[in-house]
Amino acid sequence: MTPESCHIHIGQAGVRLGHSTWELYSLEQNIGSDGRNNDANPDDPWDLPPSTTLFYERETGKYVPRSIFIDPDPSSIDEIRNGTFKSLFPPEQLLSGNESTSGNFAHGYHGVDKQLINTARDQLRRLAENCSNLQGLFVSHSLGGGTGSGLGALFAEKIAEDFPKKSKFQLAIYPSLQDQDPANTFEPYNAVLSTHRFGNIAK
Ligand SMILES: Nc1nc2c(ncn2[C@@H]2O[C@H](COP(=O)(O)OP(=O)(O)OP(=O)(O)O)[C@@H](O)[C@H]2O)c(=O)[nH]1
Repeated sequence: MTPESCHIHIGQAGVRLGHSTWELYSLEQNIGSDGRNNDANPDDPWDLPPSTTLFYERETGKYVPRSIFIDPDPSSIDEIRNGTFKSLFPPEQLLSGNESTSGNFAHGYHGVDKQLINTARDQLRRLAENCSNLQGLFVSHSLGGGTGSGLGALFAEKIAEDFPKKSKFQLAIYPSLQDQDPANTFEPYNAVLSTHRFGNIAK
């Protein structure tokens, strides 16, 4: 049985990282921006179909990423919705709201619309149920932004509850001293508070 993995991208940095990563995965697997396998040649024994580790195949023959994108602020997900790969991702896997976490861990952790979080959990559960041999979950997010640090930590706790026996991999972007955003002086605090939360669920 092919092992599968699900990917969760949270906040602007997480979503952008995910967007670029899925572009590369698609290229590697010969999947076009419309989700179709470009080189499918049934007569060529070496022309293997795309791996189902990262993508699942719909009855229509379209390959869909095993991923969800979450950001309460819609701008980064709108870049995907309006970008070249807009047809690759089903709309239900692109989850955005209409609020900002103001660059603040507390807002990202406590203040994000519960409906958005519950929808994301349901969607992730659906993706997991679609797997026959789920091996693990990858979460990408920044530790400096309010969403990445706060919602990232909260969602990781929810994942730990929902998938206690699965491996979890965190792809976290730490704030950089060289490239600090002068508009967000909370970044180092967000990173410390978020790292503390992750410490509680790491095993
Ligand atoms: N590597 C990388 N880092 C990014 C990118 N966008 C933002 N960052 C970093 O992420 C941190 C800010 O977090 P964001 O992800 O932009 O913010 P957020 O998590 O959406 O939360 P908000 O504060 O609500 O915007 C800063 O340390 C940025 O340097 C990106 O495209 N690539």
